[in-house]
Amino acid sequence: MGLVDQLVNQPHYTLVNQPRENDILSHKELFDSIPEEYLSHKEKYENAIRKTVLYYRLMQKYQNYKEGSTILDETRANYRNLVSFAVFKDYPPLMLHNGMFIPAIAGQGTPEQQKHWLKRAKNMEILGTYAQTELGHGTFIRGLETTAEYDPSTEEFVLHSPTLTSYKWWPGGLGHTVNYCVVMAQLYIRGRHHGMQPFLVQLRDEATHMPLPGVKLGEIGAKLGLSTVNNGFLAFEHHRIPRDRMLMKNAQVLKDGTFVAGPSSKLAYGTMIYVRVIIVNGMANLMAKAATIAVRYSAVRRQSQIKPSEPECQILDYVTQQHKLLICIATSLAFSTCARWLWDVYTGVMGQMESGNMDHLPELHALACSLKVVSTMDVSGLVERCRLACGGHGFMHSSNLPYTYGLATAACTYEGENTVLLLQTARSLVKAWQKGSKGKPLSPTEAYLMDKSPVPKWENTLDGIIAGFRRVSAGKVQDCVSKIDKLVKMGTSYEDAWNQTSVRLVAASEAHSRAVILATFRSEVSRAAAALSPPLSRVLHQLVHLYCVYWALERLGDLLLYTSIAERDVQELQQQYEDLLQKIRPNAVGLVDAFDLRDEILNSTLGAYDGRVYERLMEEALKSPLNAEPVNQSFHQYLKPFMHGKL
Ligand SMILES: CCCCCCCC(=O)SCCNC(=O)CCNC(=O)[C@H](O)C(C)(C)COP(=O)(O)OP(=O)(O)OC[C@H]1O[C@@H](n2cnc3c(N)ncnc32)[C@H](O)[C@@H]1OP(=O)(O)O
Ligand SMILES: Cc1cc2nc3c(=O)[nH]c(=O)nc-3n(C[C@H](O)[C@H](O)[C@H](O)COP(=O)(O)OP(=O)(O)OC[C@H]3O[C@@H](n4cnc5c(N)ncnc54)[C@H](O)[C@@H]3O)c2cc1C
Repeated sequence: MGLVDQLVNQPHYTLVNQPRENDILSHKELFDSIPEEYLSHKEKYENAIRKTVLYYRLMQKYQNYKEGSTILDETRANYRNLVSFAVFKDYPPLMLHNGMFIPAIAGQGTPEQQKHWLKRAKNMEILGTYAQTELGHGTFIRGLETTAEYDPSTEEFVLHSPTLTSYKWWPGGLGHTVNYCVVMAQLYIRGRHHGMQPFLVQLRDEATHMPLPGVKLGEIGAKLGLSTVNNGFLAFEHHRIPRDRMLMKNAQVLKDGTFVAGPSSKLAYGTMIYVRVIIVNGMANLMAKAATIAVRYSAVRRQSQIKPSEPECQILDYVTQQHKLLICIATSLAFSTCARWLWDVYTGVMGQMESGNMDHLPELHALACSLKVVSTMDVSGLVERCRLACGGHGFMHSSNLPYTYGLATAACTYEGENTVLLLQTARSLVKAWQKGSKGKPLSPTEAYLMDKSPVPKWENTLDGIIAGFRRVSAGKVQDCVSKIDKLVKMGTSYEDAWNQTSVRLVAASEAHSRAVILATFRSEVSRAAAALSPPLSRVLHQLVHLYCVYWALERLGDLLLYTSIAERDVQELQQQYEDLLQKIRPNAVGLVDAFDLRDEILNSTLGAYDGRVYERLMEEALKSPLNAEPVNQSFHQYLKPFMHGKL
């Protein structure tokens, strides 16, 4: 089920731009009379809080929506995600409350802890975030310095930030918004280290919101984007919490200080897998938003002539513009399709783990890492491309493309920096190669690595392209293994050999991700298309075809190295691609309309359904406070004296 289906199935979601009376987006007080660009840093935050309260109150009313009430019902999460675009150009200060705080309790808490804390969190009686990253460490979790020392005499944990670099740094909402958080800290009992564990910690007095004694809080300052997320810092000064505040679904600490290990120390990292899975769908939404804005604008904007004798044409008629933008439509569908598929893999593995079967966790971790990386990398690049494709007006905040870029590019870093996560997937691929070489069975998504059949004749078909990407990935993984083996035989340590091969490992990991995405996009659309009308099925297949040919042309070097593709094939692929652009062009606007994003959600002068771009640009310009008066006071204060030689 793709993004379009999900949206159309929304109980309160209407078809394109026919706002119904009395639905959440009809509440105009949710929106800003003064564009937030003209507010101060502090006003922006205060305004975001105002809107947050309204937004959640209305979400509860319209969808009897208990925050995180059905965490696994990502359709609702999808609706929340989209509607929040309408209210907040940047993410809201409570993004982490439902994005990580609630999932962390659900994934790491015992049934009793879930019963108590999830109820309070879902009802917004308490507000939380997820505090793992520190000033000195983000990637290397085992290097995090915040400690939790168990005191059996009082049955308490003593949380402490021993150094400046141990201050928690970045968690969303931590600065001034939340009063609780899940803190990841190194557990010590009688001097013995028991790894990273999750602790549910109250930070602020529930009545006064004052930081509790031994808790230092603040916000980390202005950022490239997400200006209303209130990312903050947190330090503990020997802060005591009761034993039952360690989330003990996986590992436990008994009253006497006995440590009971969980089935895997990595289960404490489970929230990160969940968020990486969610991020893929979030990227599909951001891509749909940017593509809708840029394609609609490209249908309205007329500039220059294709033939001197003809009037100025729609810029969407330039094939270069189609090359820039049609892949964006296909990319959004590819990632919403893969997100749905990955979500099913995730919920399947979670179900198996509930019954103690951990076998598929490594594959899920590798998949979540690779799809999070490729979706954030591609979408941030393509959102920037949408901005550039809109010329100067794309550079306006009122286009909503700069904000959308900020939201996308942030995801390349948070929830695991992209290079680091690709190396995680590479770790899984190298292990799979070594396992497969010993004749052991591989996981479904990695089994193709052991295809030892001769390289077949290249075919310019979807099957041929997908098979080609698998050959590239398997070839790259094999090259990495050979290089590492060669270095180790020459006396290099495995770790140094790994590091010296890491550029290739990252490339192999990306190639694997592309192979998985192409195959999944194609198979999921084929499955769904069977139930669709022939015209819609044809258009969706054109988008899958465009997506596969686009990436084959983007990765020609790899295909030339690892497959039998020849010059003639490449020429033909290029022609196929240009033919597809021509076929899809007439449906371009209809396709972005089918994303079904109402004007309030697009929040864009360029992307509104009515196409009144110039009027909207002017309306927004006149909202600038500078336009309230014809002569600004600085003329009299500075310019005039300066120009008359008096300054
Ligand atoms: C809506 C929400 C918006 C989100 C806002 C942003 C929120 C955040 O950013 S929260 C903070 C996110 N931070 C991160 O993601 C940190 C990224 N770093 C990591 O995940 C780890 O440090 C990592 C994986 C890079 C390395 O960790 P490390 O302990 O050194 O593991 P490593 O030695 O590489 O691997 C050990 C084993 O653990 C496994 N493993 C590592 N992470 C995981 C995981 N999450 N789940 C399962 N297994 C894992 C590895 O696959 C490996 O298995 P094996 O030994 O069988 O190969
Ligand atoms: C907008 C935003 C919101 C965030 N929200 C939260 C939150 O709510 N809660 C939370 O806990 N954290 C949050 N984070 C923190 C985020 O998870 C970290 O920034 C991220 O994990 C990267 O860690 P770092 O910033 O310390 O970079 P580092 O780990 O210092 O990495 C810096 C660079 O070093 C290189 N590098 C590091 N390690 C390796 C390696 N092993 N191999 C190769 N290269 C490497 C990479 O190029 C990397 O970009 C947020 C970050 C951002 C930007």
